[in-house]
Amino acid sequence: MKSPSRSHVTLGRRENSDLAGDGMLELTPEAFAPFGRVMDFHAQQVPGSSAFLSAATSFFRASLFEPGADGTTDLLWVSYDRAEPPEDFEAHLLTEQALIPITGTIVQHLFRDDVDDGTVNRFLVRPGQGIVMSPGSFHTTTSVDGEALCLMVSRVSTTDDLSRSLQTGCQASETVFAPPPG
Ligand SMILES: NC(=O)N[C@@H](O)C(=O)O
Repeated sequence: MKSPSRSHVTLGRRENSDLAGDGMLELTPEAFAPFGRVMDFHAQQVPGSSAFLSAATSFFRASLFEPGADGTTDLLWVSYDRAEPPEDFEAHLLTEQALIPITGTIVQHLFRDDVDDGTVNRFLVRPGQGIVMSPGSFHTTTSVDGEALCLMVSRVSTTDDLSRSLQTGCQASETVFAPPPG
C-alpha cells in the first residue's frame, strides 16, 4: 500500500456537527479501537453492578487504567491552545494515557506504525468524552477554539521523564518522538 502523505488522513463517518472538517473521524469505540478506548458520559450511562443511576446523582465506570508494570498513576492538568499540530508526535512506551477535555473541544491526532501504514487519524473529543490511548500510539493534540483545559491520566515516571526531557533537552527514555510517516 502506498505510504500516505503527511496530510493523508482516513475519511470516516462525518460528525453531524459544524466542528467536523475534512478527515475528522467520529469518536466511536470501533473507530478508535486501534489506538485505545473511548469514554463517553452519555453512551456509557447504562445500569450495571458497578453503577448507580438516579436523577439526583449517578456514577458508572468510564474505564480502567493501566500505568504499566510497577507504574504509579499520575493525574495531570493539561491545557492546549494551538490550532496546528507540531511536527513530531509522541508515543509513551510503558503506560496508557487518558485525556479528558473539561473546557473546550480538542482534536486528537494519532498514528501507529502497525496500523494502516501509519496513516494519521484525527478525532474530535468533546467535554463529556475522553480517550485512553494504548502504549505506542503516537499522538498530538490541538484545540478547536482557543485554550482547552483537560484532565490527563498517565504514569508518574513517564511524566517526570518527559518533563525532564522537555526542560533540559536530554533524551527521554519512556517517550519516543516521530513525525507521521510519508
Ligand atoms: N504530560 C504528557 O505526557 N503530555 C503529552 O503526552 C501530551 O500529549 O500532551
